[in-house]
Amino acid sequence: MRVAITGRPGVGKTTACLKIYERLRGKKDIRGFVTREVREKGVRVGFEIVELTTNETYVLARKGDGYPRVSKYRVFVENLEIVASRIAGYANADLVILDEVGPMELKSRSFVDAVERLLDSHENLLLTVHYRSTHPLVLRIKREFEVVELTPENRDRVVEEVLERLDS
Ligand SMILES: Nc1ncnc2c1ncn2[C@@H]1O[C@H](COP(=O)(O)OP(=O)(O)OP(=O)(O)O)[C@@H](O)[C@H]1O
Repeated sequence: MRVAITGRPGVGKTTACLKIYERLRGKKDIRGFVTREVREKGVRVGFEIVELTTNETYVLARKGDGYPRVSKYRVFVENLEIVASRIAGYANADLVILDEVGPMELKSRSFVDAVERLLDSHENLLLTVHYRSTHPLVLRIKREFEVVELTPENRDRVVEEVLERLDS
């Protein structure tokens, strides 16, 4: 199964990945990570990456100065190097969930290389990809994967369909 979930910001991609993970953990060996917002006093100040099985958390981006940048955020490529080395260790998992392959993550060559190697070697992958990205890796994923656009109307059904596909 190779599914790429896309959809507008905030539609529920991360939530869908977490629901799938929660339903399968303990039954299958699921590896991967999700990306979530960091808020302070209700205001978004950045993003962090959380590894599913370990809960290890890495700062992906923070508002403020520095390079590389994506809009008003500084991206911590050094943390993406660590995430890339984690991805390299997912080879034997039953399912790998990567949320997300997006513009911030794609600033890291190591991250891109790690995802490419995963695509070359692993059959059961659930990825989320940025809506409008034209990065070659995202274009490859959109070409090779079944792409599902998540909406408020289909987001609960998509979770069930992915779970059914993994059982069969
Ligand atoms: N199925 C759902 N039912 C109810 N609320 C939901 C559902 N899915 C997501 N939400 C809510 O919508 C908000 C955004 O969800 P989420 O972070 O999963 O979206 P996202 O598509 O991953 O966002 P981003 O584009 O920032 O990655 C959250 O507050 C979440 O609780």
